[in-house]
Amino acid sequence: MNSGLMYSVSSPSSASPSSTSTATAALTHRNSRLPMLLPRPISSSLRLQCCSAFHVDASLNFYPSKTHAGSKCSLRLSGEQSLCSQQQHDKCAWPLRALVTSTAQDIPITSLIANEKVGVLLLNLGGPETLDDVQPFLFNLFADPDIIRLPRSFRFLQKPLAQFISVVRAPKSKEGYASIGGGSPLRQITDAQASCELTLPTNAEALKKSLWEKNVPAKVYVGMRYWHPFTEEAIEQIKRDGITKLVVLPLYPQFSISTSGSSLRLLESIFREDEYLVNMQHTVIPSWYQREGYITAMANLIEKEVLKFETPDKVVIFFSAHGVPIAYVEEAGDPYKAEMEECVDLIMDELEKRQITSPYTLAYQSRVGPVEWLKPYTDETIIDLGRKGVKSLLAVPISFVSEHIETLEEIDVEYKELALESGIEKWGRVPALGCEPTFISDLADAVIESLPYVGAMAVSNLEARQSLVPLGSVEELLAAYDSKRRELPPPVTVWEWGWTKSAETWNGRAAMLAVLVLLVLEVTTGQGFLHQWGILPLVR
Ligand SMILES: C=CC1=C(C)c2cc3[nH]c(cc4nc(cc5[nH]c(cc1n2)c(C)c5CCC(=O)O)C(CCC(=O)O)=C4C)c(C)c3C=C
Ligand SMILES: [Fe+2]
Repeated sequence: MNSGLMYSVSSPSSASPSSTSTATAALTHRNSRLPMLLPRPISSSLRLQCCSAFHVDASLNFYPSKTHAGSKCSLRLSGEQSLCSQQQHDKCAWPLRALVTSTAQDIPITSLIANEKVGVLLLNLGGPETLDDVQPFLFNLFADPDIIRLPRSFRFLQKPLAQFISVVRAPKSKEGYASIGGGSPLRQITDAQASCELTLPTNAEALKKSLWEKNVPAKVYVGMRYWHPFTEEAIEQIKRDGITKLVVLPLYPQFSISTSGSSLRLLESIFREDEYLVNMQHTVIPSWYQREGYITAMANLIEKEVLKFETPDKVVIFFSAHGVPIAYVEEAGDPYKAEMEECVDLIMDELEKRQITSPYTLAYQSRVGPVEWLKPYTDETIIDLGRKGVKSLLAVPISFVSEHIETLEEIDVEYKELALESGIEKWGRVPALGCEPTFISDLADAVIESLPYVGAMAVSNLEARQSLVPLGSVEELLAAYDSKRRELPPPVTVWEWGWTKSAETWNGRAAMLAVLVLLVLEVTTGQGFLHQWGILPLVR
């Protein structure tokens, strides 16, 4: 952990073994002797992650090469080796990452891909391209059981609930998308990151180009989870193109059940059903926030922006990550928070090497709905920093590599306004990585390094065919995080009047209660809006 200044703001309700809680905003300074308030991500959830990741690593054939964590931790384990000594945990925070168990590394890449058709499948969230797309996009998102985690016995409510929430949320979302030009830029940016063939900015170093430059003539595909081009469409194209070796690369640096996990779960179900895909050699890179190239690229962008301020030492570097409901981390064991904290540490370590000693903090944005999300919240932290006399703030979006509604609207408009109202005078924002050349080149390296470890599902063994990756299982990976899928946690006992986040939370709860009552009425009376829309009865 770097020894710099850090601002930590969170409330006692987020207290947990893995939380960063302190009662109110607290300030420490890089190179000062005051205690650091954000611990290294050695937490109970991380320990769970370590154990499960190790187990899964052995089967998933992920690879640690050329990663920061890989260089810090030179452990190489195989098979059933004992994996979770406390010492190892304390020395290094293990991401979900590769494990090299074979000598495949030594085979030159050119001979590995001779006579092969190599494909790379970039997985991303997707976004509505027009305002008319917003509600159906939201429906797809909320219909995902990895986004709204209903207890198993209530799964039958997933789609009606998704319909209801998407209709209720659409006006607010539409306002946001309208303010950024009428749709999400995500497809265009991801296409640019993927391939030179589409709407690529002429000067962008895109992944496909970078791979070809590195003598790996691969085709790059984009598969979105909730909007076009859907993952299913990308898979169809992959089959049409006769790809024989596929690298699956979620475009989320840190793993979360709600993002990469959801996309991989879907992909696994598609693979399982398809004879061609079952036989196709493939591998998955589940998260890559610790890679040197990514960390360097992030540090480059931050350094450039921080040096634009008159007194860079006084600028608070404000990492803002998309949140997840706290239950994901504390109950389902999502490694997202631990990976995020480690990622921030690695970036700050890199900046410290460059004599950037600005204070920094990490908070979580974009909460939706009636449950408690990861804390500290971005909006509350901004207000608190203003109250503490911070005058310059540099926002760094950290959980996503493209500009999207939450950078262009939430950060650039809402949080900037909030910061200025809170007494912060100078505001800056680090752009998303997009097609930044160091980053794209590092992604290409990640793909190339993964090539020796591709394999096929075991076609002859029906049980082994249950898994996306050879000898292993994404289901298994997710199940390890998901062993205690429970009902959403009880409501927090906070009440505020007016249109506040808390009010939004309570409104959400009231809406959920209302929808449950309506559903019970529908089911018992056989009449109501779901019947009118043809959503019920589920079985005709
Ligand atoms: C790492 C990134 C993301 C995580 C984690 C994540 C979790 C998550 N998101 C929602 C709900 C919504 N997300 C929405 C948009 C959206 N989410 C991400 C990334 C993560 N989500 C991105 C990049 C985007 C924007 C895409 C774009 O169109 O530009 C939306 C829609 C927008 C809105 O109405 O606010 C919702 C809703 C949940 C519930 C969740 C975890 C459970
Ligand atoms: Fe989201």
